[in-house]
Amino acid sequence: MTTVEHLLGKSRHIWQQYYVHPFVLGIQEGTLEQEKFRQYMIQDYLYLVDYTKTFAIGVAKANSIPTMQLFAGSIHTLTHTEMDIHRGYMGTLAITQEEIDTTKPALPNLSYTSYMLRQAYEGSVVEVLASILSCAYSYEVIAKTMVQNRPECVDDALYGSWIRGYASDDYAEKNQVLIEMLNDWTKEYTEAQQQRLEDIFLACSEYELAFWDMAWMMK
Ligand SMILES: Cc1ncc(CO)c(N)n1
Repeated sequence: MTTVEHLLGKSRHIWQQYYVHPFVLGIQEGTLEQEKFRQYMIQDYLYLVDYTKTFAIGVAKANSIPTMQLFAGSIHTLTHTEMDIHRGYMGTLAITQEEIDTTKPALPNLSYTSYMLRQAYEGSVVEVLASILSCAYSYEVIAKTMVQNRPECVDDALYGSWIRGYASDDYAEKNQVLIEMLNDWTKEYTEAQQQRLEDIFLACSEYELAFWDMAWMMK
């Protein structure tokens, strides 16, 4: 079993809750209140800024050029491609840069990014990958599950662009590189080292769930 298969097995009880979360189902069914999505987008934009910084610590801690390219490439994709989804919604939902700049991250958001950044600062490139993987990969699985459950969801005038972005082959390919890298780096890991990764991955998986809860509760 690979490290990532092991981590996914250990966190299955948390991930299963994503697919039936009212906010996620609201996107899938196209019934989510637009104002909730708008608030979520602003929070998620703030989230992505710190998430991107976590990759930047990966660049700083890399001990080879290919590793540096992996993290630097992710930064490029995040700021150019993934944030395009957000910039598109900023236009559609009339979110200004000023509104983003003056909005404070909600506590579950701040806690999540603070935890990731701490793992990255204190750990090695392995901890960086372990802390960003729940984020990167869960959105792929969630979006693909939406498409499986309700294929026409990709055509939704409001939520289709979000679903298509995260269910895309391009997004999946980028994730596959991260997964292979983490598996590769941890092949010889001892039980204690594996346990440490498991703690990080489970905490981030819980934080993802808390982020959906936050989005659902936001006024
Ligand atoms: C909170 C959160 N998790 C994961 C992703 C996917 O990058 C995102 N945009 N936001």
